[in-house]
Amino acid sequence: MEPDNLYRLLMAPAAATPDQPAVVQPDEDGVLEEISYRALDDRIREYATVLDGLGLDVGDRVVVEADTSAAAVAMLLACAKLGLPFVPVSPQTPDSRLRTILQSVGPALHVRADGLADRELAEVGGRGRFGRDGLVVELPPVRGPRRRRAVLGTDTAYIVFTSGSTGRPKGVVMSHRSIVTFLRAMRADGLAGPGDRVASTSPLQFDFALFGIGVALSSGAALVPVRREQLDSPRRMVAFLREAEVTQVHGVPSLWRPVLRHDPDLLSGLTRLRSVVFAGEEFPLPELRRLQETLPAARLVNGYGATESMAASFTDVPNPLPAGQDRLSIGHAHTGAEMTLVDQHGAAVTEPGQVGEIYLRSPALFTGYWNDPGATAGVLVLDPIEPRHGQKVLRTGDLARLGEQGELYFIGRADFQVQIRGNRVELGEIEGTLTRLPGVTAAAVSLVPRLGNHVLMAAVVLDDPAAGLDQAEAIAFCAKELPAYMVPRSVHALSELPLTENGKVDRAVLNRTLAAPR
Ligand SMILES: Nc1ncnc2c1ncn2[C@@H]1O[C@H](COS(=O)(=O)NC(=O)C[C@H](N)c2ccccc2)[C@@H](O)[C@H]1O
Repeated sequence: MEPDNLYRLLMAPAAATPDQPAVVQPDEDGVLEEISYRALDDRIREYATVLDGLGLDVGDRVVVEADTSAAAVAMLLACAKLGLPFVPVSPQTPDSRLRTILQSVGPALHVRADGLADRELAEVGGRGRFGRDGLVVELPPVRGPRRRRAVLGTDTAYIVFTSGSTGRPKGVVMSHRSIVTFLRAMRADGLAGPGDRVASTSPLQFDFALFGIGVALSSGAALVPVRREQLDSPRRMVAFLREAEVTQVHGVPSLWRPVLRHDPDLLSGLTRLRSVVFAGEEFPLPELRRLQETLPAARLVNGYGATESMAASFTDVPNPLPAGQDRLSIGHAHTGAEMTLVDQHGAAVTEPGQVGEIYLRSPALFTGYWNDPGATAGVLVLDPIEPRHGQKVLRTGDLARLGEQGELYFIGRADFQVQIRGNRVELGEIEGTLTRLPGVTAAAVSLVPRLGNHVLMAAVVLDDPAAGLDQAEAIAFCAKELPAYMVPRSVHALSELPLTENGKVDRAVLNRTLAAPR
């Protein structure tokens, strides 16, 4: 019985169905090509041979700078095959952040996909480029002693850096055993299967992209990487998804905003689209309803979870979404894991309607934060309900409400809980109210420092930008729906919400935008 290894799991279909497409992507002339499992495995072995010749040791890191593509997937899996943890970063990563990651993780090698513009970086370790014609090592890594030969299931498969709410990037260390266990659970839950064509739209340094690669290839499906430039025009995005005959699309909620606002009817052309998996933050309900209306036959799946366990639950959105429902269920944990709610006294929440912090028990948890045992201790904790076993569980920092059947309803980040005049305020609840205002398609609320105090300020995105927003009416609407201390001081219409590189609402930029004198 061979140890768990991400390469072996994802290339298993190469033995069974070698001629099936593993990756579908445009070639140099923009013509869609299908790279078979066999061809992908050949590419992996070709890269692995070059890597193996460098005398690296199990556990030596390789920073892989690329967008998702067949070559990038081959590079990640070549590293996995040799027990070299890959650190995926996207080409859009600013030099300063890449420098921080390089200094923190001290890679033996930094490889970049062919065609990327040069960067002004003082090199840390070796350097190389990879693409269709192989892996070229431009600067060999310094050879260290090879102390370990076996690649074990507990060894690190990858390290993903998340900005984290504190801003300092933390490296989430994921072992082969954890990611393989997680992907086997996805296969058991039937998220994708052979014949599926899974479109992945997130940048490679966001584990949502690794999720798409893992789910597609471990299921014998085809991965369809969607490049950024295809995403900013609704027409181009839909045309690409249609031409590639995509059956499942993975993306953050903001992926759908442009096409839902400007050209929703285009979506009816996606006749092969069977499912949409969204993750990363709450999907504003007016937009989710419109997505449901335009894709009536598609299964919409709410993927919830953190990089520290890759994900925790996948819950079908009820179709149609009941009119009165104002929070989305994040259901129950995926096969083999369990989410429990714990109140501030450390006791289990068992009463439906009560709120607690989500703790995740799972065999697929991360090993810890790279070189940061302190931060790790705050998140991988003894099970508060029964600490005597010594089992570590993931303290998610997310609050949820318990439903009648034990399903959970996401409320928000515990650190997004703000205290206003002694009252606990859920920014998400105010956002949910604002999205119920006719004409509003999305909303984000910030607590902005103002003259030595803090005031609630809101930004909304309108269905029709030309319609303009009646601020007094918006505030009056909130005053009708919310307790006084939760009513925003001001509501501003923005043409769009500022987004992070991973496509989530960028709260830091939003704060600055709202705090700027009008
Ligand atoms: N469906 C949600 N509703 C509402 N808040 C959410 C949701 N999914 C995350 N989040 C939030 O985002 C946090 C995790 O952020 S993260 O570490 O960058 N990871 C992700 O966003 C994606 C996650 N690793 C993933 C990857 C692949 C499939 C599913 C989920 C969670 O703790 C939640 O606060």
